Amino acid sequence: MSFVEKLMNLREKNGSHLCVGLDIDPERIQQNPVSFCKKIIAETKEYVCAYKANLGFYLAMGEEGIEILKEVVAAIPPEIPWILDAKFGDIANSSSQYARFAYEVAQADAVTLNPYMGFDSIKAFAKYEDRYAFILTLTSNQSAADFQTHDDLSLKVAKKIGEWRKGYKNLGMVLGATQGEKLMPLLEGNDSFVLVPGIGSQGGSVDFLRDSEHYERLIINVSRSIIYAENISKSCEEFYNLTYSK
Ligand SMILES: O=C(O)c1cc(=O)[nH]c(=O)n1[C@@H]1O[C@H](COP(=O)(O)O)[C@@H](O)[C@H]1O
Repeated sequence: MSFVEKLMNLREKNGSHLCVGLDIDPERIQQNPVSFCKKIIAETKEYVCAYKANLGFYLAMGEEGIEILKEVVAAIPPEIPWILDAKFGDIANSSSQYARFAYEVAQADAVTLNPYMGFDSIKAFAKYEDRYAFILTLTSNQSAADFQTHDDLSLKVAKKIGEWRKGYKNLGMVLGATQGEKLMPLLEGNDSFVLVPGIGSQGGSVDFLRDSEHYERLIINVSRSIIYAENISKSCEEFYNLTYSK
């Protein structure tokens, strides 16, 4: 099943917009990262429309990191899609190797990409029609203002993704929940699905989009505020309720 089919089936079933981020920092947990993630998955799987794993946390675990990632994602029920967050983007020849890693080795349903190098850096991922690539458009961090909000750069990216989508329907955006009203024109730049991190620890909100036609497109990621919560399932249920819509 494709990323979009999995996502839409789950939406139909549980109305969820919530993506739980499996960003495991071994220094913050007492137990083995695989058992810790299995516990998170068991306690959150009824509430989510996707999971996301940020590759950095797994690479930092050293030579076992990829094996740990594979064991973690093997515990995700097959009907739930998972996003490999690595913000890839390189010359075409190298990008095709990153795409092989993401989609064939790790077997992710979706990835995050950096658009700075343009379409030939994206195309190797777009060619996998049943997967999905979320492209950084306006990120959640403070330094997003260094480049992305200058000269309407993020709006140009959103519109460019709209053009690319004429050939490849499996391209979408990443928009940071900390960016408030700045997201509105970007959402109008194309009609893709949108990964929205920045809720919880980073203090962002998508409440202002609640009643907008764009809300259905959103996949809202929460990592630290759920995985390190004292009561994981309670925290997950709270974020599910906060972001739910049917
Ligand atoms: O691409 C991302 O997922 C991403 C983009 C962005 O603009 N901001 C952002 O926080 N992220 C990722 O989303 C997750 C946010 O984690 P928490 O702040 O712990 O919820 C991390 O994996 C970040 O790397």
